[in-house]
Amino acid sequence: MAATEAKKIIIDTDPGIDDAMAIFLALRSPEVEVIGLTTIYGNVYTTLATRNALHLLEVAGRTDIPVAEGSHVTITKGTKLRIADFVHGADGLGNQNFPPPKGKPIDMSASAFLVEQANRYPGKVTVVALGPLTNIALAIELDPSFAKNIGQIVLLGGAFAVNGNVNPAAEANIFGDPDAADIVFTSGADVLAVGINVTHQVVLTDADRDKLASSTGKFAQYLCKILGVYFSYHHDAYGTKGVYLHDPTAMLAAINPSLITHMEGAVRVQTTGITRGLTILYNKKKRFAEITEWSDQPMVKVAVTVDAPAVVKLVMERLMD
Ligand SMILES: O=c1[nH]cnc2c1ncn2[C@@H]1O[C@H](CO)[C@@H](O)[C@H]1O
Repeated sequence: MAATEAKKIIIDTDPGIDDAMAIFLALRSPEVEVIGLTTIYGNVYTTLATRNALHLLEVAGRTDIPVAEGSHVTITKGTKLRIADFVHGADGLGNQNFPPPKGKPIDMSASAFLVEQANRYPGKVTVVALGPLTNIALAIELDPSFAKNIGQIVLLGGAFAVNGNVNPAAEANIFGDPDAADIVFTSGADVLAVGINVTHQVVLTDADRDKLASSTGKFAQYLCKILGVYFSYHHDAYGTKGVYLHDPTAMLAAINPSLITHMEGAVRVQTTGITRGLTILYNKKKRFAEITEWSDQPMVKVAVTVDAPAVVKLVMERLMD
């Protein structure tokens, strides 16, 4: 038994191949207790995200964990969503067409569930947000004390001082709902953003995948079935001999913060124009002559370096076990 109490986490997710890895990783990590999954659009539409979340919990034998379905539209009620099926396959899980899950989501929205859990365990729950931030922003709107009651929000999102992956300005999760992201960054909650400036340093190589495939572990076997589409996409789009471990890196940063270093500052998100989804950190080192949109905003943490070999090692060990 772990010496200290396991950290309670809720995974807000749009599964997604790297989401599947991150969810399994969390379930295999004694440092955390997964108390729920909430679903969101991004890699797939929300309805399919819910189906995939239920399916992944069935694969893991963890149907005791509740799934709460999240928003089908952006915080501004936008319905023109950008869905990354070209990264994950039409089913979000590598075009494997798994049978539908037996389970059902709970009779509560994702944002209501987030608020309920934050109130039940004030300061004790970490949300690991792996998709666009609509549900988290809705929770902040639903309950003005959510930002204070939630322990931490660790989010996979942003491209800090590097190009995005949707276009040169924007990373996919922030681009998915920039207005929601700006609400989260300026909410006053304890936020740690793990952006692609960090996750692009963490690569699972073709050789690592072969090693995973040779494992008899249930999770490794399952992941090797679905990883093909994700690898093909990376080979074509980036010319890398491996895939970026976005969601697993954010998950491990939540589990063990010493795997990353971070800066602190105020983050604002561009919500319009050609740089929609751009994330800009102001490090508060210079006092500007004018009041800016960053001036009185709360400090958040932004990951800047990562111990990539340690992250890959943990991913391999825990998924092969
Ligand atoms: O090129 C891409 N376009 C859109 N989404 C992507 C791309 N690469 C990865 N992701 C997905 O978006 C999140 C990271 O930004 C990850 O969840 C990843 O699965």
